[in-house]
Amino acid sequence: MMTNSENLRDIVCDLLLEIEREQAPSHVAIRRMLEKYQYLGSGERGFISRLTRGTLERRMTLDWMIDRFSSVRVKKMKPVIRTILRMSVYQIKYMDGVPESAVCNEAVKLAKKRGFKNLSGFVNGILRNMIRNPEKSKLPEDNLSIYYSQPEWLVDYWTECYGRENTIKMFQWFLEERPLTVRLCKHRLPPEDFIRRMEAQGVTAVQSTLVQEAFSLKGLNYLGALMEFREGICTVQDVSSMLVAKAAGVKPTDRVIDVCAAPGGKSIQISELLTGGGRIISRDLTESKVALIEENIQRMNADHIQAECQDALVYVPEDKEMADVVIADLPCSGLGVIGRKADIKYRVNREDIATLAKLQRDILTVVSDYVKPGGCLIYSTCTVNPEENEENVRWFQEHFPFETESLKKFLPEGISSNTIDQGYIQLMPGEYGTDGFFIARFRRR
Ligand SMILES: C[S@@+](CC[C@H](N)C(=O)[O-])C[C@H]1O[C@@H](n2cnc3c(N)ncnc32)[C@H](O)[C@@H]1O
Repeated sequence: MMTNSENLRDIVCDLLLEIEREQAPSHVAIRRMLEKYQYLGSGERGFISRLTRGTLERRMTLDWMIDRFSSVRVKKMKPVIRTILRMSVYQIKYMDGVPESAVCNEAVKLAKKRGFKNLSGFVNGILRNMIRNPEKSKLPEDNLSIYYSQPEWLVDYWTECYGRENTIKMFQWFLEERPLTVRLCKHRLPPEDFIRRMEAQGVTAVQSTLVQEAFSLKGLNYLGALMEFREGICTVQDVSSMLVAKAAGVKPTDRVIDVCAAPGGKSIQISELLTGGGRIISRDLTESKVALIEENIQRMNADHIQAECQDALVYVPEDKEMADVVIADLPCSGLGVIGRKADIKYRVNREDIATLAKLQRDILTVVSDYVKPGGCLIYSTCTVNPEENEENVRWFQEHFPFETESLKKFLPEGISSNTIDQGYIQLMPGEYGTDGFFIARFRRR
């Protein structure tokens, strides 16, 4: 059985290399790995997950520290060596209870095991030097990119859009540890019973003050081990994402089309409201994405919903003015969820924002015609920037027969913003303890 600390670091090293090669998004790679090592104890799985996420999240900061002690720049190092260094520095600087000398020894062993015996002294030298001279790796507080491990373009862009103080708040929130949020299907289990059942499994379920069916789960080891998850009594969903269904205000008889639906979180939430003969069609671009929606429909035992493969850029003439509600939760730069998906900050760049804003406009142009006169369109993204959000709202109103409609009566009372009456809201990451998110509601004239 693979349980000693050396092997745990081996697993983390593989995971980080896989993520760096962009073979899988970090959250998917970590989940797959944790599923594979289900037999490990919760402490060991926690170590793998924390070390992988942490190293990825702080990569820019870690690289800056390593560069302070290395004759070879991190970028020029062999991927295995820089991965070993990054994860070791993370343990030294950010993890309590891991003795520094043990970290060095394990790093040296790992380098040798991976065929780099000749570089094990190099690894050892950097780490031991860093331990001996902590002052030299003290972070420059005025450099937000290094201090918060965020790309320079994002520091500049957000500072320009939202000011330095708000930018710092968002970066701080991204680095905070936070519990998983789930949505409870209230018709399957009352909240009190859910809380009790979680307690019996050593998990504390804390109900959200904004959305009744949202709970954060503290002390959860492995989601797949929860019968309530496997049987679809609850599902992973952030509170911000649950607000889309609220903003849509669907009626039990509505016909709804969700044009970018995978893996189906918002669609399934809406399907639970369609109890009077309404239906929702949930679409996505590829068969594999549609399979994800179907998997969730099955797990959640959802009714009144049908998954379909359909490119949202291609007009479906039969759907012309057929829908009471169209949900356009569109592909976006994802800057609001960097706290949960750290690889976004390494993948997305400033130029992508304009490309994505254009893609969103192109999709809105096609799908807005599915809304019947008097019906409504919800446009949402999990990002934080005016180009993909507010500017697209303005553009859409100018070019299509739609008007924004106040979100006041749809959103929870606890949420306030001076744009709610104008029909849209930008949730800043952490502002309500949620991801960063954007929602706009339009009514077709
Ligand atoms: C923000 S995610 C949707 C999340 C989903 N609404 C939920 O709540 O689970 C955006 C989705 O758009 C899909 N997508 C991207 N381009 C598309 C296109 N041209 N047509 C349809 N779907 C597309 C992606 O595959 C991705 O699943």
